[in-house]
Amino acid sequence: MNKVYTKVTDSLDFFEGHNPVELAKEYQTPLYVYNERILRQRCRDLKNMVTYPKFVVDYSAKANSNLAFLQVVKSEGLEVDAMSPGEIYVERAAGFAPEEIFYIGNNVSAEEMQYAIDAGVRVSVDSLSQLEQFGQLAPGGEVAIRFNPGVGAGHHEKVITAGKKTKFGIEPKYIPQIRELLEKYHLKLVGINQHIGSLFMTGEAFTASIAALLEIAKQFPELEFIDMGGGFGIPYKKEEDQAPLDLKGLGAAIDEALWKFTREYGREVTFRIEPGRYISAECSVILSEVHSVKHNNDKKFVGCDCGFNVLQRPIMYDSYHGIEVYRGSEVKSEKTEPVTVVGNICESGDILAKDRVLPEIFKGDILGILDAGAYGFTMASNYNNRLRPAEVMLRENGEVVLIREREELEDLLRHMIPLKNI
Ligand SMILES: Cc1ncc(COP(=O)(O)O)c(C=O)c1O
Ligand SMILES: N[C@@H](CCCC[NH3+])C(=O)O
Repeated sequence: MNKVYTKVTDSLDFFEGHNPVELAKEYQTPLYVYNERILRQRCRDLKNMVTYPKFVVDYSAKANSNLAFLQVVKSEGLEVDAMSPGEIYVERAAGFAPEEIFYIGNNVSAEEMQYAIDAGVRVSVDSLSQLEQFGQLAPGGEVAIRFNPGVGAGHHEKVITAGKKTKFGIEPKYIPQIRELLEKYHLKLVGINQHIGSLFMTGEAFTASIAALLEIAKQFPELEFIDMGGGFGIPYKKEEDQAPLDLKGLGAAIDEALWKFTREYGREVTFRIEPGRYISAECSVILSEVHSVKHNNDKKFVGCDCGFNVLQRPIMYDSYHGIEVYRGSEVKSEKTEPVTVVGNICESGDILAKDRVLPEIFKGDILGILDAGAYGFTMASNYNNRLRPAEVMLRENGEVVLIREREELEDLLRHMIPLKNI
């Protein structure tokens, strides 16, 4: 029998009738909990955002590459991008065919590029030297090129991947050199791609970048696909009523551009997008137990077991994640107060929320850290020799299934080789 729990705050109907306090007890904390229904819905939202028929959504697996998660994405008819041989490997294990995988590497070694070529996936290069490397490895082959359209966007300068200050993409002024290399190695340019950065909440930069990319596309009459990139944002500040991205409006604007381009180009190419966050962020909540409540210099600190080894976004980008409080005990309080929620890592920057007004929190409460499905587990680490957490999925059929085991102490020694003579 589910013990009744107090949803001390309630901004999200996420747990599908399951009790987060019971989930935390059964699977222990910290715990990534995924909601399959929301994941499927986000996939469908994007698939249906334009009327243009040859439109493919490549889920960007760097946001979340859990095997079961990818299986759901595959079953929704999406394809995927990949950033490394490791992502290709897991995507193949999740059932994606080679032609459904687009390898968009950056500063890739010859060995890694060979891995992608041997795997039969589409490959994009984003510098002249990488194009030359591809030509040497696969003369006569098919390749795609990532351009820098000159317009970037993102929630933090660290995640803006186009424009003047980035290492990504090739500037269009190098098109003559590109042509020389294509000719030298008898390569066919089958696609061009871009990605302007992660998390935009309005479409201006994205549509401007598409206009720039389409101008580049017109210079290559034999393209099979044009990939417009990802970056679609989600509202992390839901309790402040932050508006979601207007996907319909953005879809309509893109649609118009795609149809216009098709008329001018003279045939339909496949248009792709490669969103990660939009699909994965809102379908996960991290459950974390509060192990300590204390005052330091009149500041109240709530100490939980979700350190930045579990969720790196706050320390890395000062990112905001909503926090809910669930309580299994009888403790009652109507009070709210500003608190600083911290993890258990040995750094003062290990802060999940600074001076956040939350309901009074007690030791033993369970925190729900919202919108954690994108760049959550994929950026988790073993810092301080902490174990990376378990992941469970709330299935649409009501089941709760474990989709990744919590690491064990032995995992920490797995790849270490002790000295023999000491
Ligand atoms: C090349 C590339 N494609 C797609 C993405 C996905 O971005 P987002 O999760 O913001 O949609 C990224 C990450 O910024 C990326 O670097
Ligand atoms: N990791 C970043 C997004 C970067 C996406 C990869 N290019 C974040 O959490 O917001």
